Amino acid sequence: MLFEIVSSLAVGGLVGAVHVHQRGLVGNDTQAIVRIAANAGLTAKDGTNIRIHRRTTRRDYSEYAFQLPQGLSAQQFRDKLDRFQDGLNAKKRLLDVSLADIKRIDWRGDIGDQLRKLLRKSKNIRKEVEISFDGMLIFRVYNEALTEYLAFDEAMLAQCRGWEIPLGQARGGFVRHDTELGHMVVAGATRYGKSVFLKNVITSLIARKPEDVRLTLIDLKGGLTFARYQSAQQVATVAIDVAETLTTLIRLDAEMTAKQAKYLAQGYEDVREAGDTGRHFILVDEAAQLASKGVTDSEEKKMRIECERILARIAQVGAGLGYRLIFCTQYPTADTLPRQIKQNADTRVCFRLQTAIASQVVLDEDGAEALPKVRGRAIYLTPDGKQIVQTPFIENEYIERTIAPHKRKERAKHESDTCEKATPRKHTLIVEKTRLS
Ligand SMILES: Nc1ncnc2c1ncn2[C@@H]1O[C@H](COP(=O)(O)OP(=O)(O)OP(=O)(O)O)[C@@H](O)[C@H]1O
Repeated sequence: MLFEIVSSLAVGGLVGAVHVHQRGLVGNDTQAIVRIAANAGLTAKDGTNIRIHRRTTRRDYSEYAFQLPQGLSAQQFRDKLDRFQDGLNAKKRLLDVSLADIKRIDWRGDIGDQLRKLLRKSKNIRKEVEISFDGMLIFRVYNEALTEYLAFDEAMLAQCRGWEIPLGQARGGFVRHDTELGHMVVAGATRYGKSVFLKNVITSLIARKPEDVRLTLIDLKGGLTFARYQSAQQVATVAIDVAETLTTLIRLDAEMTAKQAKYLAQGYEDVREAGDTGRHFILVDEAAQLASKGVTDSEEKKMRIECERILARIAQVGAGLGYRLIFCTQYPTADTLPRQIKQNADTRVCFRLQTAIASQVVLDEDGAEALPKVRGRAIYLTPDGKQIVQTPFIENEYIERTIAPHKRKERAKHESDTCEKATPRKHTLIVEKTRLS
């Protein structure tokens, strides 16, 4: 009896709290944001704090637009993102129970148990914060965090059409990437998920388009990431150093030139008009290993300059001929991400980066430095807009299973003529020959 009375009082209190919450008197993060900013020293010299201009509530998030006091920058707020995120998730603020939750209570059942479950659910909520600037300082506070782990599976592949591949989970749902959009730049600080993402891409392409896809894998991080794909029929070449990369690129350059001449002679504008179903993906990981700037050894420098020239050419004319460059780096600067490649790559997948400057290089805006420290979390940018996604994690066993039916037979006996391990050569001569032709 006593317990029922206590329970009823507690429920009454909870309903009251929810009622107040719904009216926006508590659960509104405005004051908390202002307070956290002041505690973090984000006030103007004359003591002026940020001032709320508008608050908008959507199903998944609330957005707060503040006036920025003179002398402060949005970047100063982004630098303190962790403090805002932790402050808004402080436990005393997390009584986040909706009216729908209250309506679901079975008043004739075990009320105490149901209350405990509700409070546990409420405690597990972790709000995620994004800070941006559009003339106003914008805080977007999501009601729930995006998943921190997404397993790669068959169902994702089944949702893709044509040349689409699974990209990840955004707040608005599952995201597929259409590789027909052209080239892609992938960037991210070390250990945030670039190599895993590239494995997602390769495995998806082999699984979905085994007859039509060809892959050139340039793995300058020691050759281990792509090693397991070496025996797949779809893999034309795996190059693991600058010399091998140059050999491979010279061959691709010649192939591209021949294709261009063929389309020209036949009057075709591009690969689609030519009815060519094949696509050739060139994945470069890590692009900084090909940058020529700062290299003192003259032979090595020449090779790198030639690699840069051919990659820029693939970026400029390759898309229309069916070549898709996926250019990956952990150190995005003007030297490692050449202008011609960036300008011709409409898609960017950007994991967390160290600095706002690096984010600017990749995305032309800040933001990647403020992504949560979650592996696989990335900004996906296309001409259609920008989304934050959790990219899937692919297990090596899954990769093995997928490529098993596509393994080249008797690979041990001879190098196949479709897949070559690029043979290092004396490249000075090759470079000069190429220039003369
Ligand atoms: N999408 C993901 N979901 C969950 N965990 C991930 C994801 N991607 C990567 N990880 C975890 O992070 C680790 C590092 O990932 P990965 O090797 O892809 O990083 P990287 O960005 O290529 O690093 P580096 O530049 O140093 O080579 C993985 O071994 C895995 O444990």
